[in-house]
Amino acid sequence: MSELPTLHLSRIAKSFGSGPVLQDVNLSLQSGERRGLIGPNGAGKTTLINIITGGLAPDSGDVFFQGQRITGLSPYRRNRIGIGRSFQILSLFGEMTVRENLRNALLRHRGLHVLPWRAAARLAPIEDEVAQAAELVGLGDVLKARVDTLPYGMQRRLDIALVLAQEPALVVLDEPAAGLSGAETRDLIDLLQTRLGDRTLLLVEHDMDVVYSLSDRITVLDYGRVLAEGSPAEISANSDVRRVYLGEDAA
Ligand SMILES: Nc1ncnc2c1ncn2[C@@H]1O[C@H](COP(=O)(O)OP(=O)(O)OP(=O)(O)O)[C@@H](O)[C@H]1O
Repeated sequence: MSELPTLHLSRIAKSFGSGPVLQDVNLSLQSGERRGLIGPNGAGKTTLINIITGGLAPDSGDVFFQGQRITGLSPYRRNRIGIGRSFQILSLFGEMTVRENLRNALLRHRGLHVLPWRAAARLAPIEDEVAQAAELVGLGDVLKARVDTLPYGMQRRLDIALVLAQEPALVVLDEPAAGLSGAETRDLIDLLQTRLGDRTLLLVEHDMDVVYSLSDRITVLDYGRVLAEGSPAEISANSDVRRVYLGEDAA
């Protein structure tokens, strides 16, 4: 493990017109750590990951990645330095094939998408990488399939392949199990357990099986503040968490 945290958030605050959404949020992820981020609807989870990945600026506080202050960097720059993100809503090109989606992501990652005629000369090595990236998530047999003809679970796996193809040090996943069946969710857990390697993970997810299966530690947000942080066992035994997150009955 490197000494510097992969991700460090210092005193993040954010308000919208409706009032404060995040207040004094501190968070540190060590290299290789897999962290679950949970909390009730509206707790501020998506806002926080938008601040981490650069889609939103905090009102105050700072974001550090591998020791570098990145608070003002664009989402594109953050992606280039090693922060990969999937979205709640899939951001795939449905009318394109699996191969085209992967090729496009790899070319974009290398900054080649703006000059396709030059990129074309470099396609041969990219094709091998496209095939490997598809194999990695079990989509090697459907490279030629149009994405919108595939079952949703496969589309989700492709979405994760696009993130992994960018070789990020930090993977941020926003509700990757949303909309998946039970079997697809188990496949997703297997996929992430085997394919994340030593990458650092920040996982926002409502499905607690997914959170408990994948997280070394869990942070609980409530009304924009960190309510608790600990191992899965500590979090499931924490009475405050059970009260606010799982409902009064659970406590
Ligand atoms: N662009 C925005 N403008 C105004 N209010 C917003 C905006 N984005 C989020 N909010 C509000 O901020 C609060 C936190 O939203 P956020 O989406 O971060 O919560 P969440 O924990 O991710 O919720 P969920 O689990 O439902 O996805 C909510 O009350 C939401 O309505």
